[in-house]
Amino acid sequence: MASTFSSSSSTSLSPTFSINNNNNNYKLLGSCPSQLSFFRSSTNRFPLNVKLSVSTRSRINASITTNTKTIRNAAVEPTTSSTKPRILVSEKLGEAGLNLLRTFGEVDCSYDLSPDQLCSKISQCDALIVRSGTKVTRDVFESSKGRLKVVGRAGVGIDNVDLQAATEFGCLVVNAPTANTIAAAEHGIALLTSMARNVAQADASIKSGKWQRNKYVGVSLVGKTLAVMGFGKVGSEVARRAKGLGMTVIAHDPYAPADRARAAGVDLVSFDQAITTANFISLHMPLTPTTSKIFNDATFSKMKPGVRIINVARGGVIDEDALVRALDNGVVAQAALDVFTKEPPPSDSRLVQHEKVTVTPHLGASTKEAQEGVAVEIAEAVVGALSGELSATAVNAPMVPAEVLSELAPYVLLAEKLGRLGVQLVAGGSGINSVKVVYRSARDPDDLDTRLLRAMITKGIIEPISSSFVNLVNADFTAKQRGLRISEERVVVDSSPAHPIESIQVQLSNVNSRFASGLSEDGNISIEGKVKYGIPHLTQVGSFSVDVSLEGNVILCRQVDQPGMIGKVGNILAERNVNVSFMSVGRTVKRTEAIMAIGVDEKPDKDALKDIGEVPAIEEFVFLEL
Ligand SMILES: NC(=O)c1ccc[n+]([C@@H]2O[C@H](COP(=O)([O-])OP(=O)(O)OC[C@H]3O[C@@H](n4cnc5c(N)ncnc54)[C@H](O)[C@@H]3O)[C@@H](O)[C@H]2O)c1
Ligand SMILES: O=C(O)[C@H](O)COP(=O)(O)O
Repeated sequence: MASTFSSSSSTSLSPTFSINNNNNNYKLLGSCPSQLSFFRSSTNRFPLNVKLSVSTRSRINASITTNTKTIRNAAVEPTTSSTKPRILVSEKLGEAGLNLLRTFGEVDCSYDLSPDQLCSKISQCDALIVRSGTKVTRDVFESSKGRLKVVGRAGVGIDNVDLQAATEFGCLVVNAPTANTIAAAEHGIALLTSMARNVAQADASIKSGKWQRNKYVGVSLVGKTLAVMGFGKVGSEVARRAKGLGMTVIAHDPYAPADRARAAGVDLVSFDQAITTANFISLHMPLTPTTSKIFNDATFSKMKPGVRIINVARGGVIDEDALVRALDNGVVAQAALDVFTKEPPPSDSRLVQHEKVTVTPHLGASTKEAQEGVAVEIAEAVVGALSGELSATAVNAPMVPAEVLSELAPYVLLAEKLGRLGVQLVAGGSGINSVKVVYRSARDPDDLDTRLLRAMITKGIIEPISSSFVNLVNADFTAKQRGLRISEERVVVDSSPAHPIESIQVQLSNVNSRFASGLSEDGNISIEGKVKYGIPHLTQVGSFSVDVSLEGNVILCRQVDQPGMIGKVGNILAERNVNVSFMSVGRTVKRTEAIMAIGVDEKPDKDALKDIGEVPAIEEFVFLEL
């Protein structure tokens, strides 16, 4: 009997199985063995190259070459076709970055696209590179029709990219988080000092023919307290420079380590402490739902009268109308702003026109040095991602360190295969909603990053029964969306910690099985596997121990434990020219019943499967495609 699967319209996964052999559907859904290539070194017990991959529907997974520097990651299908990938650059990017992109793909620099123009171009593009001026909305991902694999943000803030939509569409988002840090910090200091000395206002005044020395008397910085709100990359650089100006620096950042601040001579304080004690407040936090309009009427009213505010982070962290009121009533003496809620701001904006306000048009990252740096940083990230490599600056996928990825490579294969096997054991009509994964390992639980494995188990379970493709970017989302809860348990075992994992067990709860022997004593479908000599093996089915390499396809039979069974099934397969790659028999009690696990290179035809089912001592059997 062969299996076909169909996806369920309910929120949980409901595989259905047909009993005929005409399962083109199943093949279409991506279980073909050619998805997997696995090369074994003759001199090494572990694989030198693992290439997991690439059906038409499921974009990558992992491609790892442990004896070279290439470490690829489970996020983006490497571009394999002879046509070069197409990269749309929608905002001005430094020449060095463009040159790097041109060596890899076809680069289309189309600036100032309207949202409609962007949506119509995007279905022709594999990657999109933006700065802060392009809104990468859900419409963009929808319009890409699955072709867009990477969005590269040439800069830090990704608030102009709909990350949720990117994740749902399995599109990796990478940014360039470091190259403009110093430029932004320098601009913050430029705004701080020029605001304190009215440089911009005095410049405008003198150019209009006036000489107003008394009007533009400033304030000194030395000895004043600066509150840095957000002690990240930019904030800490601003703090360092402000200390050099003789200021006392405090900072508020709920997530920054206190010892890092202390080492910089900065006290981390609460939000209220920061805003009530500071003479100057400099904003360096990201725009998030929590920080949106965090500076509002209520918070301005708590500030020290005469406070001065600098914002080179994001306009949206300030309620701009409230700031105008605070400037008008004198609580805020001055503001210097590089960023605005809406960019560019309306020309009649009261805030921009306010005489106590100094403004620049989002220039924080705009130095020649920063723009060249950002361009190269994002070009490298995008090219790497399009090549399927690990993304060190992935924003919507876990960053798995290269050494962890390399070590987990064979377990990644095992994880997907166990997921794929497990779901094929589920009887039609059962909704899968609860999966438990048990990792046995000699490693300390904190020393085992299983996100990649969990993603691959999810992929193995979901892909055969749905039209979704699952990768590291969208695995958790896809599981949640389908009502599939995956819990993980680590069991510390007494073996060599040199191997990250002893075994992986996948349990599917509250489902019926089409192979009763796949159920463990507690009624869950339970399968377990190990990596042996670099190759994934199935080692446990229900309560039966087996040992079959997970290459090709597998037939599982439960039969009366009596002589001649291997021969009978072997003959049926041999008559149809089906090559047996591996065979293992496991039993619980001698001469009662046993499980036979047979690895086969080819898929047996309908008649062969029927003949196996008719062998009198065979009580049940199932053919599983890997
Ligand atoms: N004007 C520009 O051209 C320009 C240039 C670079 C960066 N930026 C912006 O500056 C900001 C900081 O960039 P970065 O590179 O330092 O980022 P970062 O991630 O290194 O630092 C941000 C810090 O803010 C902290 N934070 C998060 N929520 C907070 C909260 N509620 N209160 C206080 N702190 C909070 C984080 O813990 C983190 O330490 C971002 O918004 C970025 O987009 C603007
Ligand atoms: O978040 C950033 O990196 C800065 O705001 C820079 O934005 P830009 O690339 O549009 O100058």
